[in-house]
Amino acid sequence: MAGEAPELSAQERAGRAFPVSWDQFHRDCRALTWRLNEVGPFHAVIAITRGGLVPAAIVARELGVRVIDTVCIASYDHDKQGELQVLKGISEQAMKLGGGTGKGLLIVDDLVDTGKTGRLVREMLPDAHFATVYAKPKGRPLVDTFITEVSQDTWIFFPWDTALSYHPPLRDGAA
Ligand SMILES: O=P(O)(O)OC[C@H]1O[C@H](OP(=O)(O)OP(=O)(O)O)[C@H](O)[C@@H]1O
Ligand SMILES: Nc1nc2[nH]cnc2c(=O)[nH]1
Ligand SMILES: [Mg+2]
Repeated sequence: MAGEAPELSAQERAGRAFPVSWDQFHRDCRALTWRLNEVGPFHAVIAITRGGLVPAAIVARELGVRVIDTVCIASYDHDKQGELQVLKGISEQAMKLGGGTGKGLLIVDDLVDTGKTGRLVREMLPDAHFATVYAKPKGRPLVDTFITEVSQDTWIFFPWDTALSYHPPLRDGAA
């Protein structure tokens, strides 16, 4: 409708940008693994797709875990969060490894923001260990182990979502 302010996306509301390079992400995943190594061993890693796939691969490699399962959840359409949809649940085999409650399983995601995604997976596996690379304050209480906290008004840009591009000089008005 005319005169109505357009709805801001989560990214626009965030205001601050936190771009992460592949190098930085790899280092942060390794740092996460150092912490997880003291908590394990784990029977399997459960990646929350899609963002959890990359850290799950790195963490599983470092921990020597070869059983990796996915729980496929869609919520953000680029940067607007809608209803959570479980597109694929945890496999029966992984459930069995976790004794039905997730004991000895490691859930991995790239980040927690509002915590909605993490909460849903925790409900599926209440006794699993939940690790993320980054955490925002609202989601932080849900996570057992994470590496870097960023403010709630920060939007994290991952290397798989971004590309190098020209940036105009500051004197020409670049932010
Ligand atoms: O704590 P929340 O507010 O629920 O947000 C965190 C979730 O949002 C992102 O996933 P997204 O839904 O964008 O899907 P993707 O992993 O496929 O990119 C991120 O990878 C987390 O899974
Ligand atoms: N890429 C990205 N996805 C998100 N989903 C929820 N919060 C974020 C964020 O800060 N960055
Ligand atoms: Mg995700």
